Amino acid sequence: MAPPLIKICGLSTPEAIDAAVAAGATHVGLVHFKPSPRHVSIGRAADLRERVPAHVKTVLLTVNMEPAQTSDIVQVVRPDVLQLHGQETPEWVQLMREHSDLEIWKAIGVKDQASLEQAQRYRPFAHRLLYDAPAGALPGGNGLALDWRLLAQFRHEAEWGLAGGLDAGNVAEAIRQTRAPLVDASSGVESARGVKDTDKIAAFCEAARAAMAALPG
Ligand SMILES: O=C(O)c1ccccc1N[C@@H]1O[C@H](COP(=O)(O)O)[C@@H](O)[C@H]1O
Repeated sequence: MAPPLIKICGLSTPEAIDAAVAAGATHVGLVHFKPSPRHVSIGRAADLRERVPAHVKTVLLTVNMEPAQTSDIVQVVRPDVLQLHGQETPEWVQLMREHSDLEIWKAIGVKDQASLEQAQRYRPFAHRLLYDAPAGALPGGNGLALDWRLLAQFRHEAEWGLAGGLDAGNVAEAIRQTRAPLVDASSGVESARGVKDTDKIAAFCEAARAAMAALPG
């Protein structure tokens, strides 16, 4: 079975990066979106990225950013993965794919079966579909879970991951129900909005690894 993939997102301090790396996260996420309490400037994102060891992938999250501007930021931050977390169209994702070597993830707000099916339009262009709850006050990072039963019933033909309201207390059940190959947490590993908690990060990673290891077959 493939090794479990665990992303801790919305990291904005060196201490939080170190905590995620020490806990065994495979991916760390930096949010560049001004309305977010986890927003980091381009300069700060570049500094934080420098701190990430080579065996951990850096994910840069943007929302509805123009392709040209995105390319400029990518050149400075040099992430491994670009996570598009807005209403970017399949054509937009295709453009990014054609003009960069980056791994591209498209976040999808899953409301019902139809939204899951619609999301498959991104399959030829995105390397991974990241299923999240539908947008709330922010496009993501609201600590809201989607209906996991939708993913459990779905026949996945793309690489994918599960985000939305995950924490150390519910990630095992989320993995048991959905068999998600990648789990992603932000709000659920915070002590206050935008403030990451070292113990919660460690507990989340531990619970996710144990649940993935316990999956049958
Ligand atoms: O974290 C944010 O502030 C954010 C802002 C805009 C788009 C996405 C954002 N976060 C991402 O949303 C998912 C789910 O987060 P949560 O665990 O429910 O808080 C995750 O990928 C976050 O990084």
